[in-house]
Amino acid sequence: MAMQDDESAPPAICVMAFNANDPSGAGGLAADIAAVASVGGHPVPVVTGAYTRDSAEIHDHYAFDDEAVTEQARAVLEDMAVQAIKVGFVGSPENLSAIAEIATDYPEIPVVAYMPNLSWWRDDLIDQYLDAFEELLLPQTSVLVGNHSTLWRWLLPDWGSERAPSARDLALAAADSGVPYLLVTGIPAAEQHIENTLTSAQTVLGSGRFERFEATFVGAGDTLSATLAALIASGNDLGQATSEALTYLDGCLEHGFRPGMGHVLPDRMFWAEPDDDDNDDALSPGTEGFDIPPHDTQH
Ligand SMILES: Nc1ncnc2c1ncn2[C@@H]1O[C@H](COP(=O)(O)OP(=O)(O)OP(=O)(O)O)[C@@H](O)[C@H]1O
Ligand SMILES: Cc1ncc(CO)c(N)n1
Repeated sequence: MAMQDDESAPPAICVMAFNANDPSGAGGLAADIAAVASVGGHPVPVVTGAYTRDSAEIHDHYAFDDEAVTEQARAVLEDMAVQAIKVGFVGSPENLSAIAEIATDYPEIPVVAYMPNLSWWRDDLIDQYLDAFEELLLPQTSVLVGNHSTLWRWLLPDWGSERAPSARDLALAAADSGVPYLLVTGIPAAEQHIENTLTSAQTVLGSGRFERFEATFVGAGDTLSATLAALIASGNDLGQATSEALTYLDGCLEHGFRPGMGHVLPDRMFWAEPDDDDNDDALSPGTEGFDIPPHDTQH
């Protein structure tokens, strides 16, 4: 069905992602773009910096100037109706402040904030980043997503009890900064299972239990939080969006692949792969023998 003119083209579900570029394609903006698009959204990527990393480890990160972040985001926000914002790792307190200011100017747009494990970073930079996140961005956050032990270290550093804090204990701490909902991932469960719990400070809204795969993945958290933002943007309620996002992530991990020498990446495009059976004419006859020349061919 061709579009007759600009006006007849349908609008889109626009999801803005603030994140760093990850050149390994494991996480960062590449993950956000593929995840948002996979569930039918239009990704609106705002680059906040760049990792230097591979599929095994993060070496370093360069943050963009907050002005560059603000100007990217504001240009698009003035043009398109953005239905949800995802905030990944944005690299500096200045960038967090810029994003919090933008979120304040668009109070009707839900914000999904993701806190990755930052232990690859310098301790003083971690502390400054976490403090700014808590003070500036949490008050603007609709759902905070993070791994159980990552959120524990951040939100309940002085937890004294023998037992680990529950997802609700973490939500109680986050509620002090104005966060209404938490999605706590990677909660160790019996018999090699992993639990993910969606909760407010008052009540646990839902829990999903998944078998633990043998592999160590990278990029799961970015994939999950971007998918969640997109599913919220398309009008699902939070419980429905969470359960669909977890099912999508599980499919991505089940089809995980290892492009390098490090960890396994989620296959965010697993749903688009053809069945083995109808693969026969993937290449039309006559294309054999047309090899791409190496780039150092002498002309
Ligand atoms: N080995 C695994 N087997 C099954 N599911 C997994 C595994 N690793 C991660 N997941 C899924 O991904 C979710 C998020 O992973 P995790 O809690 O490790 O987050 P993270 O440390 O923020 O993510 P990452 O560093 O991979 O981007 C888990 O709750 C679980 O549903
Ligand atoms: C989010 C986060 N990552 C890492 C650490 C420390 O390694 C911390 N305290 N918080």
